[in-house]
Formats: sequence, structure tokens, C-alpha cells
Amino acid sequence: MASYTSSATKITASNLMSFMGNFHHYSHLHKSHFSTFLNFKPTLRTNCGSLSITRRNFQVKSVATPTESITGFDEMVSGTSRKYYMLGGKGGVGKTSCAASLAVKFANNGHPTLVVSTDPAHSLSDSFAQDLTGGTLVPVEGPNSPLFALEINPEKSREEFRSASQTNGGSGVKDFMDGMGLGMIADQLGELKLGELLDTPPPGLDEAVAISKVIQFLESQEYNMFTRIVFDTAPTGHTLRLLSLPDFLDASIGKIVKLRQKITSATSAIKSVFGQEESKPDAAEKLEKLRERMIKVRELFRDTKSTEFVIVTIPTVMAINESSRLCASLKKESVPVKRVVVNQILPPSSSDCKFCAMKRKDQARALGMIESDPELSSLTMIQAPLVDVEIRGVPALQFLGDIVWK
Ligand SMILES: Nc1ncnc2c1ncn2[C@@H]1O[C@H](COP(=O)(O)OP(=O)(O)OP(=O)(O)O)[C@@H](O)[C@H]1O
Repeated sequence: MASYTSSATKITASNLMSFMGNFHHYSHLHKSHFSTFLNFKPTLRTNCGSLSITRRNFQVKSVATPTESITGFDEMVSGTSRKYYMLGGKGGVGKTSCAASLAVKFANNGHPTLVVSTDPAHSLSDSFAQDLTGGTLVPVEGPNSPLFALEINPEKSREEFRSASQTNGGSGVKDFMDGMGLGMIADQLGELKLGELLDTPPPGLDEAVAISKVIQFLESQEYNMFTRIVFDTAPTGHTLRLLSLPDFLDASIGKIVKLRQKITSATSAIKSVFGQEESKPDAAEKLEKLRERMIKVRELFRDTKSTEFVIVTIPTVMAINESSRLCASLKKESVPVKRVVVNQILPPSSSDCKFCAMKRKDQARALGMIESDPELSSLTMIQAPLVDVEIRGVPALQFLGDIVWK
């Protein structure tokens, strides 16, 4: 049984657990409100580990990781030009918690920050304990500088897209596509029976919706203010498809252009028979512009100055093997990757129970694997401890961020 003591306060484990679990009820309050709640200095002790929290707002004095890891946060936070951080890895390892805590930390360090989820199974709302659904930018209350969150729901968007094409006889499709930054595709596909196409969507359409939002970051005024953009990406497979999508679209556009040219020459032939002129702007030219946009995105993802992919993993053989493959694929795609976060490491303990002793041995073996892995060993390893409460809401994310990102 855990006990919590403080020079000023003595509280029980269950009190503290429910207190931390209830952070989200207060997430609409200003930070200063929290200091009233958090003005205590508890020391948490369990049979199998210890974690000291000695400052307000859960900033941690001594970090309960096996070794102090330096993440190079100074480098991540320096400079006011825009930087993109994409966090990805196997399902359930803590990508969202790490991405959200990094976004909070950036915002608390003066960066107007946007955190975006491209995972169809979003958990950003759960992590921030705030409703972030709806596909629009939602302000997150709490940090010192503006923090906005955006959950892109590609499946929902595709549904909306499909029903628009059915109910509006195609005209709604154009509006919707315009909204998604894909208006040019709608223009060009209009004559190719888009509704039918969506009943059997081509592979990668979900990611196309997500990536079109990324294109908007580059072009729209609305997103200009953000100097840090953190992506909470979908599990490994999706992420790799997202990264290779510009190539996929590049190839698809090539096919569409050819198809379009065939249609145009066929209709021109018919029109010339009836004496009508072809007045539409050159389709191939428009598509070529879209292709250029995609190339811009592809370059951005590979720009070592502005972009970094951070692999998140846990100390298990399965997760590390998958991370190693992810790292190899990222390197093959020339995506900059410098850091690996190893999350959920057991905090140190002087008296482990049998279960924790076994688990610790297992984790030590897995950490050793990273050190000798041909792909992962060259990365900066960031060790993040397993904490004994669920990380939900801005104060809790700030707490995690201060432990992980140093
Ligand atoms: N260091 C940690 N200590 C304790 N719990 C953690 C830690 N990191 C993450 N968790 C918990 O693990 C669960 C999964 O975390 P999270 O949602 O961040 O993972 P994910 O990789 O984004 O998952 P998914 O692949 O499903 O999107 C959550 O309940 C979260 O609170």
C-alpha cells in the first residue's frame, strides 16, 4: 500500500489518486487556480519504488528514472522558426502522452504550439481531458503560450465526403474538398464519377485527408502563428504510409493526368465535330501544381532543420523490434530521426516485490537490446518512468513533460 507524506499535508493514496484523476474537471481553470490545489509537498513511497514531487504544479525535483537522460530539449526549444515533431511507434506505448506533454512543454516555454493527431483512433481528447473532436483547432487551457489541438478524423471526413457526393449531386463534394485543401482533385475528378470512386476508396485516401491538412499548415494564414507543431501519429504502419503518400499521390496524379488527357482529347474531338471550343483551364497544369505541393510536403518531412521524427517505445522485446524496423524505414525514407523515448520504465526501488524484480530484469534486458541495436543505438535514448497515476489533463501532462523532456 502506498503512503504519501508531506511537511504541510498528510494525505492517503486513494485521496491523491482521485485528486489526480479529477484534474480534468478543473482543466478550464487558469493555471494560477491550480497552484491553490497543488501547494503541497508530497513524497510518494511504494514498496517497489519512489518518486519525489517537491514543487508546485508537479514539477519534479528528483526524477525516478534508472539513469538521468538528457533529451536535448534546449535544442528542441531553441529558435523561433517553425519546427515539426512527429511522435510515433507501436500502438499503446504512450505516443499521445509523450506528444501532448511535449506540446505543453513547448507552450510553457513561449512557443505558440499546435498538437495534431493523425491517428484515426484519437486519444488526444482523453489525454487533455478536453473535447478536441470536430476536425477544427481547439484552444487548450492552461499553458503560458497559446496551445491548440487538432484531431483529424480521416474516416469521418471520408463519410462526410461520401454523403456530400450523394446528397448534393456532386456540388457539395467540391466545397468539402476545397475545405480539405483538395479542391483541385475534386475539379479534376469531377468528370470521373467521384462518388463511385469513394465507394471503393483508393488506398491512402485517409492519409490524403490528413496530409492535405499538413499542406494547409504551410499555406494558410490561420496556422502562421505556430512555431512548434507536434504530431501524434497513428501506429507504425499508418505513419509509414503517411510519409510515403506524397510519392503515392505523385504517381496517382501522373495516372490521372494521362486519363484526363485521354478524356479531354476524346471530348475535344466530339466538340470539334459540333463546332464547340474547349474553354476549361488546362487540367494538367492544375494537377502539376498539386504535385508540386506534395513534393513540398515530402521535402518538409525530410528537412533536418525543421522536422524530426521521435520514436516512442516501451522496454519490451516486441516493441523494440518494431521500433528498430520503424527506424530503418524512416532512415530509408530519409526522415530525420534522432531520439527514441523508452516509456514506462519502472522507477528505482530498494525493495522490489517478486513481480517487480522480474519486470525490472526484463526491462533491463530490453534496454540492453536498444543499446546494441544497429538502428536504435545511434539515437539519443530518453528514459521515461512508469508513473502510478493516469496522465490526464494539462497539469498532469506538464508533470510528465518535466520528467521526460529535459
Ligand atoms: N509513463 C507512463 N506511466 C504511466 N502510464 C502511462 C505512461 N505513458 C502512458 N501511460 C498510459 O498508457 C495508456 C496509453 O497511453 P497513450 O494513449 O499515450 O498511448 P498511445 O501510444 O498513444 O496509444 P494508441 O496507440 O492507442 O494511440 C494511457 O492510459 C496513458 O495514460
